[in-house]
Amino acid sequence: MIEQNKYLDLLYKQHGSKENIISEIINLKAIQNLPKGTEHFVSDLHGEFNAFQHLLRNGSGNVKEKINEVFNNELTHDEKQTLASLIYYPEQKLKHIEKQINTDWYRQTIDQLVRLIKFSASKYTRSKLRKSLPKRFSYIIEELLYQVKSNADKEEYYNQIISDVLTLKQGNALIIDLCYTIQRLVVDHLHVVGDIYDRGPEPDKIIDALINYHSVDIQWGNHDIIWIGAAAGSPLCMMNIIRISARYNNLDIIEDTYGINLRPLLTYAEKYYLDNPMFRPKTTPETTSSNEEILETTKMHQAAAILQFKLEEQLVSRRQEFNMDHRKLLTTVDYTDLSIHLKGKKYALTNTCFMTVDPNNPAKLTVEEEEIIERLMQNFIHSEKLKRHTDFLVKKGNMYLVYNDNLLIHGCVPLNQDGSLKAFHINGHSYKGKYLLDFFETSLRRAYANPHSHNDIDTDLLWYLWSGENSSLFGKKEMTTFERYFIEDKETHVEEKNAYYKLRERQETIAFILSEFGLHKEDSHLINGHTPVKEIKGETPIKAGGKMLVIDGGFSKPYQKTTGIAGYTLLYNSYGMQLVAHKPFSSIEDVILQNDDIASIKRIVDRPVERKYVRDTTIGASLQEQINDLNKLLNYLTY
Ligand SMILES: O=P(O)(O)OC[C@H]1O[C@](O)(COP(=O)(O)O)[C@@H](O)[C@@H]1O
Ligand SMILES: [Mn+2]
Repeated sequence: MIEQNKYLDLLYKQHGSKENIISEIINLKAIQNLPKGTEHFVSDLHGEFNAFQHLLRNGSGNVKEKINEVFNNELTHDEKQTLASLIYYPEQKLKHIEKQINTDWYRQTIDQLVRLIKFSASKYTRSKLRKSLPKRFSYIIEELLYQVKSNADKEEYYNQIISDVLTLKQGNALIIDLCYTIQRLVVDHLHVVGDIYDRGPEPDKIIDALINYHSVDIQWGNHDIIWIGAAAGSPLCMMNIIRISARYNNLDIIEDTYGINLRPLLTYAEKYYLDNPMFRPKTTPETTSSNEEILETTKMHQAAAILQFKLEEQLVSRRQEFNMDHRKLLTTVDYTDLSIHLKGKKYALTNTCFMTVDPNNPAKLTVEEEEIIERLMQNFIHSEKLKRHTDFLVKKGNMYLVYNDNLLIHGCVPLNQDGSLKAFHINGHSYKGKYLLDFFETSLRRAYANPHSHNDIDTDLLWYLWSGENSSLFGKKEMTTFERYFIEDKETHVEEKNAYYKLRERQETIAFILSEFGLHKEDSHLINGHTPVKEIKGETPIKAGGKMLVIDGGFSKPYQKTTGIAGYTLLYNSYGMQLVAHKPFSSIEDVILQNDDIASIKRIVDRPVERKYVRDTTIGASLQEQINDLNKLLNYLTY
């Protein structure tokens, strides 16, 4: 009772008077009755910043939709398209049309943008809208927003405001702010369902954009984990990201973006390795380099791969509970004829680069290698920018999220063939389902808080999350990196998926998993990223009668050949869910010059019988708690 009173006293102090409490209750209740805000789901961005920033700007087609609704028959298709590209890239578009614009254009465009803001903001309270407005013109924009056209005096007053803005040569600045306000209003909250990092060239810019985004959460992907792992002091996670960055010709991210000196690794690699076709980096027109640089990367790629394999053997040996002895492939190699026995079959090894491997003790690092790893590790831990980015990932991220009756997980919930939850036995405990994911998350947070400890169980589990059989992020039996480099026979490259991936087609499996996470409602969904949906082969992202949605359509350019599209995103507004399939993004220039957009195709996932309001959402539940507390406070003050 005393505790309770203390809390109410504090709450009273916060509000200051009975009148304030009453008006706060009224305000919160009003918010509860607004339509639910629009959620935007994206996943598997894989460093493709350009395509991603375009989606943020066009709200996965939502800006266009608002334009169509407001200017239905009033504007032609081309005019709508031009207005859309102005909203997406206002600075560049204004520059492009500089010579064609005059006072009338400014008046008309400002009017159109204000109408769009009004329309897009109809779901928000005035106070929320005010907070969304850019500082420099907030007063002017508010005046424009609340104008009443019928009132002649007022109309003159507003015309005067616009005239003043134009006389002061602030037309462009105002238009730019109005455009960003529209971008900001069409999406209320963003979910990133994992894999921001690896393969593509600019993951750091994606993180910076997310840091500046108004409302976002992240569900970690397996690729994000190895970056978090590197910052958390795992040499093995670090070697994996160096190897993958070399493989995709992106070592610049490590060196230039994060300021980590790779010179010692290069000097070492130059000493032992030659050209090797299997280790030449994959290049795209954007990531191509000189022949000399390609050769350097090829050598570092081999060095990183071999160091990774050695470190893996050491980890697997010290973590018997991971049950991964079969992954000690350097030890399995027959060095007399360069072959390997796997699953009862003998395979010849090609493109090998075992120069620093001692056949009698293959996992042993040379003194030189130990020094290099130690130096690199210190550089990773002390990269200020990397820490800023991984801090953000750890702060905003989780293993999974339950939000507005949906469950968001990057990879899977490991299952047995019969559909039951697959258990991971460790430290005398057995974890499965929700508890397994909670266990992984707790351990990740502990490892991240202790970057100077390099081979404790929490740090080793970070690598397990990347490639362990029971990892909810990996979702496969084993990662066949070694086989893909050194064995030609493709049957050894197959990475068998967890039973989850077949079973998730079935409605009862999804209902079972949702209930494991406390979701029992009719309109709950499970949302995954991680596995590219191969539209080309007729695969569909909507499964289990619409309960299961897979939104990895492959933003990753190197994967677009296999998917046939450039990614899915999901929109969830008060009227239901829509899945959006995107075509590849060409360039910002094309949007500005030709008003070209990522053409997208929308599919309705479902439409609930009743429109959803804030009171039906996760935020609504916490607002209700606040209302209840304030009501308690009123009672307490009265008696
Ligand atoms: O072809 P790459 O880029 O070397 O990567 C292949 C590896 O990436 C993985 O698919 C994991 O990455 P994703 O999460 O993007 O699928 C592994 O299963 C596989 O071994
Ligand atoms: Mn993934």
